[in-house]
Amino acid sequence: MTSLPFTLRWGILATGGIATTFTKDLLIDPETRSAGDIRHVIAAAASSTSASRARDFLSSVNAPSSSKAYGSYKELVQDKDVDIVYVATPHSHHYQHTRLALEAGKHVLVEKPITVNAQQCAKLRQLAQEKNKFLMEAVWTRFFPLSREICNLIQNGSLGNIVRVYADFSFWNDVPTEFDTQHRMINPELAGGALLDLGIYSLTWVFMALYHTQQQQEPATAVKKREEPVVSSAVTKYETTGVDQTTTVLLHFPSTGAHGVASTSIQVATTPNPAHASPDAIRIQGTLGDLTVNYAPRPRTYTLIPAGNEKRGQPAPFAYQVVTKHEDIPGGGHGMFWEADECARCIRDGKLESGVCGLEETEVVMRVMDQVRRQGGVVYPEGIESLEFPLGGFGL
Ligand SMILES: NC(=O)C1=CN([C@@H]2O[C@H](COP(=O)(O)OP(=O)(O)OC[C@H]3O[C@@H](n4cnc5c(N)ncnc54)[C@H](OP(=O)(O)O)[C@@H]3O)[C@@H](O)[C@H]2O)C=CC1
Ligand SMILES: O=C1OC[C@@H](O)[C@H](O)[C@H]1O
Repeated sequence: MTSLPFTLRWGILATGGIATTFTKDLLIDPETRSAGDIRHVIAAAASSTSASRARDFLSSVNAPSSSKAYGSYKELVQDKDVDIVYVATPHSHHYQHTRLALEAGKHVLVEKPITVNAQQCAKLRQLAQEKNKFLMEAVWTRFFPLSREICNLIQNGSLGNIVRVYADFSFWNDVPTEFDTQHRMINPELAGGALLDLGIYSLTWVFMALYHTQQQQEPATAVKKREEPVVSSAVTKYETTGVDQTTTVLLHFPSTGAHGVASTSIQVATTPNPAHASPDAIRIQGTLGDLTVNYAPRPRTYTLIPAGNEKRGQPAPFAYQVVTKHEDIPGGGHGMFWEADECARCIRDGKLESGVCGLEETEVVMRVMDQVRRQGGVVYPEGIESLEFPLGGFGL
């Protein structure tokens, strides 16, 4: 007997760019990606501006007519037909809006970065536990099948010991003409800057290769804590607003000696000209070979080059062949549905955290970004760093 798919009912909090992309992905039939065990429903969307804006948003993504439109976030989180809230506001607002949803008894998927700083992340983690609700940061990259496969290759030793990882996600060439000072990318009031918006993807790759994949179990004994990196960094600020414009982070894992270099910029781009191929953005170097990945947030292709030095140990399973693998995104989607499927499965199975994107690791990444901001002197207004709740000015 086949069981019915588990249905997860979503409330979309905010109606901007990524809310649109994510909601469109939710509406793609999960069968197109062989995920027949779960189903997503758009129960409602809310705009802090007006109910008509929420209604326009729902029409623009072709949501069913049964989806409700609200003119405030408070109404959304009170809706009994909503199981999980997707928080898609600017960085500065994640703590307040996630708390709003958790306090109302909803599960939450919140856009990256989960919060402005690590102490806010820790507080949300504690609250989710207390409320017995699922909480995850929407680092969609981690759920791409290619990312899962790469983590498996690392974990099963195919690359040998990982010695070094380079990862870049840099985006824009001409900030002053593209963004006015109010834009969320460069506005300190919205916790703008390259690091929190783009650098988090570079850090994600360093973490997937050097932290997530660390052996967590001591043989036959208790769980071993994973080793946090020692962090040093260089930051160049964007003159007009004081957020970080170009940031490079060096992560050193003392027990293995492995290094990660995570870079980001809104002044130069990883792919400066789409008309010309750029080198792969990620390079994971192991004692048995190198694996490169084309693009940080949305990995589509990896290339595995076995080390040529046979003295280094047994050849990896790929038997000294260069392997290139490309995977298209099914169903005409953007690739955000895989993280949504993870939410559905975790909630169905009564899990409060994902094993792929768990809150312990999320908090360590936040601690790294805190350190980088401290080292570079990137300061945000006090209110958005605060643990106080509720605070005025967040549409609450
Ligand atoms: N995973 C990914 O690939 C991506 C993730 N993101 C993340 O998503 C989040 C939102 O980014 P994005 O959608 O590009 O941003 P937008 O500016 O396009 O949308 C943000 C939305 O938040 C709401 N909002 C509430 N308060 C404010 C405020 N004070 N200022 C501005 N907006 C406000 C608005 O919706 P309303 O008026 O309806 O309330 C607005 O439309 C960020 O955390 C970002 O890092 C962004 C792009 C890609
Ligand atoms: O998450 C993101 O990835 C893609 C970028 O375009 C966007 O600015 C960023 O928020």
